[in-house]
Amino acid sequence: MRLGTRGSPLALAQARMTVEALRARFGWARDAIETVVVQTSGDRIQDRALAEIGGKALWTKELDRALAAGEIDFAVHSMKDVETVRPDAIRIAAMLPRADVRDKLIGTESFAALPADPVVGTSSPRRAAQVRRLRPDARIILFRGNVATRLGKLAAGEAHATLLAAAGLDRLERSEVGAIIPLDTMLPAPSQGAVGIETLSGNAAMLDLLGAINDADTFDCVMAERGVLRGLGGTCHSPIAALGVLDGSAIHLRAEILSADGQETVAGEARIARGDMEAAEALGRVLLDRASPALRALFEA
Ligand SMILES: NCc1[nH]cc(CCC(=O)O)c1CC(=O)O
Repeated sequence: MRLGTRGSPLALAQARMTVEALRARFGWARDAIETVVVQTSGDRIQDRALAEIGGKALWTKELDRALAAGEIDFAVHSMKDVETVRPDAIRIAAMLPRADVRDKLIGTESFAALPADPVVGTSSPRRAAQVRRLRPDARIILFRGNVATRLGKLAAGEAHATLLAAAGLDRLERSEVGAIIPLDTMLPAPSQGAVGIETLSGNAAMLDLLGAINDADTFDCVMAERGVLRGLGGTCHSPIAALGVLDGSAIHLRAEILSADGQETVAGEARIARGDMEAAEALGRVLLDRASPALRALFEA
């Protein structure tokens, strides 16, 4: 069997986790799964923000093509990088148990400890807006590249601070880096901390195998967060945060949208039934209804 993945250290770590989950479940030998590295446009293009050059499809389209061509049997992704609307031919078949969903602040102990007019490196519109909400004097510069590249830019003095997902640092065994930002300070990106596995919708055998390692709690919460994105208009590149957490038999879903400068935030929450995509999308629409015309316009582009 062939597993397709991007070649970044984080992607490879997530591919290894997926192989180990399948091997543990089915007792397969080490060589039962071959890892095929596929370079994506997102890996190639490093000097521009993703939103400028076509968005998250840049992380998926080459792996989608490899699936369709039969070059790989399944593909592993950070769910955060998987666009909201996927082709009908491709199915999110499983998710691994979710890791820490929070962001970390790196280079300083806290936002308050930053100097006046701090320079903060990030390529995420969400993190940029959330930083500027806390520190309106911050200047945001573009930080792209893999985790090690970004830490290198920080070490080289290009910025006072940067932000990274705790999950990525943990998977790269760099857990000592940075300080956890509490959820009340910074709500994470939809799907942050979740690894997803996709295969062709028509591949019933593969869907069965992957279903056996699916973590249903993660799957339902992440799908709810993706529902919020759909309610907000699907393919937008605007600052959006969302987090679903199990609450008894239901999901407590929180979400917010922000203006680019962080000066306007519309936040909302709902308790929804697991699998109720309609309710998740409705939360996205409620946020839009409550936004100023200027903020709403960001989502209509
Ligand atoms: N956009 C890059 C990306 N995609 C997933 C992760 C981290 C792992 C995760 O959230 O599951 C990262 C790096 C980061 O945001 O720090």
